[in-house]
Amino acid sequence: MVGFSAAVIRRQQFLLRCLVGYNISSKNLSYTTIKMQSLVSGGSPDFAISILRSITPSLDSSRHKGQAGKIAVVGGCREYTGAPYFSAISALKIGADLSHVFCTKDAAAVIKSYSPELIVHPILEESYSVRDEDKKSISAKVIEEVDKWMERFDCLVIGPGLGRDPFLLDCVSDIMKHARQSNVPVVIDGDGLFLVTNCLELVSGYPLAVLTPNVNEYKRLVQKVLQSEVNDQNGTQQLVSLAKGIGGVTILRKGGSDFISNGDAVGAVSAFGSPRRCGGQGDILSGSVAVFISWARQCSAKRELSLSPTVMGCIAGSVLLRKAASHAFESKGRSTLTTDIIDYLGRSLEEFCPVTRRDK
Ligand SMILES: NC(=O)C1=CN([C@@H]2O[C@H](COP(=O)(O)OP(=O)(O)OC[C@H]3O[C@@H](n4cnc5c(N)ncnc54)[C@H](O)[C@@H]3O)[C@@H](O)[C@H]2O)[C@@H](O)CC1
Ligand SMILES: Nc1ncnc2c1ncn2[C@@H]1O[C@H](COP(=O)(O)OP(=O)(O)OP(=O)(O)O)[C@@H](O)[C@H]1O
Ligand SMILES: [Mg+2]
Repeated sequence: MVGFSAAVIRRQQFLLRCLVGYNISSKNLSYTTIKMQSLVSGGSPDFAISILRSITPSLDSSRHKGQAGKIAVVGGCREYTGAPYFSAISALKIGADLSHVFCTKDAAAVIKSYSPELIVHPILEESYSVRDEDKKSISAKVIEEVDKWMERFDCLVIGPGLGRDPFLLDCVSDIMKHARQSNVPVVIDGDGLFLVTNCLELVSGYPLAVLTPNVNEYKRLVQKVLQSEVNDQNGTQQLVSLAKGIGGVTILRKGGSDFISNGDAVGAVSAFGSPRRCGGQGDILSGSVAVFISWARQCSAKRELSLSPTVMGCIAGSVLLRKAASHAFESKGRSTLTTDIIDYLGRSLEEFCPVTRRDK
């Protein structure tokens, strides 16, 4: 690993020397910003892959179950059972040891039937199934159930297929507050972003929060936080301002290129990908980012990292999803579906980071 890190640093130093004449869009961008932007963007996937490699643990017979990551997805309701499944199963396929789903009762049996690998907790309730006088006791029970597990999780994914029921979202707000008190990282996606956009204090100033908005979710965030419209002419600087405006959370803005910023560093992952836009690819991304954040945090406990664990987790999750999507598209073309992309997560990670490597 030491050898590898040295190689990354040498490459960073080389690229920094090449910065003379580099055309950056804003004079206000910091040193870190310049460094990351030059390294991650520009079409070459090398830097993103090197980040992924630097945080992916080796498979070592001395490790016990749980050390490679315990992830929980909070999502899944009557309408949506695919999204939490995609997110949770992707976490396992990449290498997490355990993947939990906290969802509503109607969603639980369906999600369990997709996979025996997932640990599914049918604890959330929507307004239609709860009498007003029972709401207080039910929300106390929900948080009690989640709290039993909270300390064991390395990262929570909040929102895939959660729905927008007001009572359910109140309970999820409580879960987010408890996660924050316990210093557990949170990846907020889908309807979790609907909740957070209307209640920014849930994540504002929390450095372990990651938001992964798609085009609509990003638009709503920009309108709420910056009181303006999305401006793609100055997209990088607007993303930096947005992340700063929410107190330095990390934002992964999904699109043709995935742009990532924590209000300081900013970068883009534009390699690989597929022209198919079937629903569920963002869900794969949320589960992947959660795993890589937990691995990056494990690394940061042992050595200094060049970027924050949340930023590294976003870069690694993005490049892996895009690689798997490109493989799936090569194979399935127009009929590519999210499940096809999930099937390629393992092979893509193996190509970037073979299990036989002996660098740790
Ligand atoms: N199989 C499933 O269960 C899936 C469930 N999903 C869940 O569905 C819920 C809503 O997510 P959405 O992504 O639809 O929410 P959005 O707020 O992004 O989308 C709402 C509306 O905008 C449209 N839209 C989406 N992307 C667009 C784009 N690029 N340009 C223009 N219009 C666009 C959609 O068709 C929809 O009508 C979330 O909980 C999400 O996690 C999705 O993750 C997709 C898969
Ligand atoms: N126009 C595009 N070209 C290439 N890749 C894209 C494009 N748009 C999105 N992607 C890729 O697909 C991933 C998912 O982004 P997308 O915008 O589909 O999320 P989403 O709408 O939240 O998905 P979901 O259907 O799971 O909710 C992104 O991380 C990005 O890598
Ligand atoms: Mg989504």
